[in-house]
Amino acid sequence: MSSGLVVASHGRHLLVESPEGPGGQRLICHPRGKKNDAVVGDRVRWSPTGDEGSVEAIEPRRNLFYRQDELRSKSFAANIDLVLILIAAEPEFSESQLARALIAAEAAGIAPLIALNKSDLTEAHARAWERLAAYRRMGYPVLPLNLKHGAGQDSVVTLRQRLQGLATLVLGPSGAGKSTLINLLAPGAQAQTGDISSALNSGKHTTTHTRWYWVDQDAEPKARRTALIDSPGFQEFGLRHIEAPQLAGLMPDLRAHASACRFYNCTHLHEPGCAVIAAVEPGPALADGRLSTDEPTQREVGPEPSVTSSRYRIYRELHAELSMPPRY
Ligand SMILES: Nc1nc2c(ncn2[C@@H]2O[C@H](COP(=O)(O)OP(=O)(O)OP(=O)(O)O)[C@@H](O)[C@H]2O)c(=O)[nH]1
Ligand SMILES: [Zn+2]
Repeated sequence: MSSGLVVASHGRHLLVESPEGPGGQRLICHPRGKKNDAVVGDRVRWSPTGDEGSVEAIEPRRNLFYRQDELRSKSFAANIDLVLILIAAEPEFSESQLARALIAAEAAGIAPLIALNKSDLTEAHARAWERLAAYRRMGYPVLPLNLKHGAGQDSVVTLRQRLQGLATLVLGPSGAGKSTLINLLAPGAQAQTGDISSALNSGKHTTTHTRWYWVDQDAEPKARRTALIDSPGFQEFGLRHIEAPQLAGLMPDLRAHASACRFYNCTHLHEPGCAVIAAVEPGPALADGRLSTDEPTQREVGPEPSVTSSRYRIYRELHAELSMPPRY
């Protein structure tokens, strides 16, 4: 049996790359048995079956990033180091989509990085940057980016350094610059896309499946350590795999207050003595915006940042969505 890395998946077809050779050998594989649960980023063991291969086993995963809606769960990728959420000054990003992606990253235990592209659109960029203030306060890294001015642009150089040696899943709404980013950082991507499409014989579906691109395969020194994973699906980001009571723990701004609630099983929706509600700003009924707590450590580091009203609205919406019985 040989070992390999799943670099693309489409339905029951997987493209598996073996480590041999300068470009790696790529081979179509099919999962053995009914279950097709290998995803891009999986290390698998396969055996030859004629011209193709059969996946016999999946190595244990470090993590699995996925989404789940009413009907099914869909994996983005396994064994990733970083989730890069690429948004832009224009088109205006949806805070709810951003929040969902961050919650999914928290749930999977994968570090996120937010990049705000199109900094050349100065005014729109400043407005969008302001909309991200709460996310910076929560401790999420946010990087301004200008992909239009090419690989030599300072922000692109900075981003490249941040991604060095990592397998990064790139997520973003349409129009934010995902293709521009991948073509810029992974110069071989075009060619790799062609290979993948012809290998999987799904030319018309090239944009609907997840693909793994080496950033450093064609660069000097040649290596296969830094990768970008392109995956569609930012628009319909189902979080049904998360239970409603877990939700606040996956939102750092709410989490910072939740331990001070009067009831240990507080839903932060209506309870008396809820420290999350007390921290929501502004809002007439919840105006004081401060926490009364006797926790000494909290007093030493000062009050935690408040919860913006839009973050709290997103929490309520998601909580309602995750509390609904499934409608299969
Ligand atoms: N002004 C400006 N435009 C940019 C920048 N980066 C990308 N664009 C433009 O934004 C548009 C969308 O970029 P794409 O890379 O096609 O975006 P995408 O996210 O792949 O979008 P889809 O193909 O719809 O998924 C293109 O016209 C790019 O030229 C930037 O830094 N500044
Ligand atoms: Zn509460």
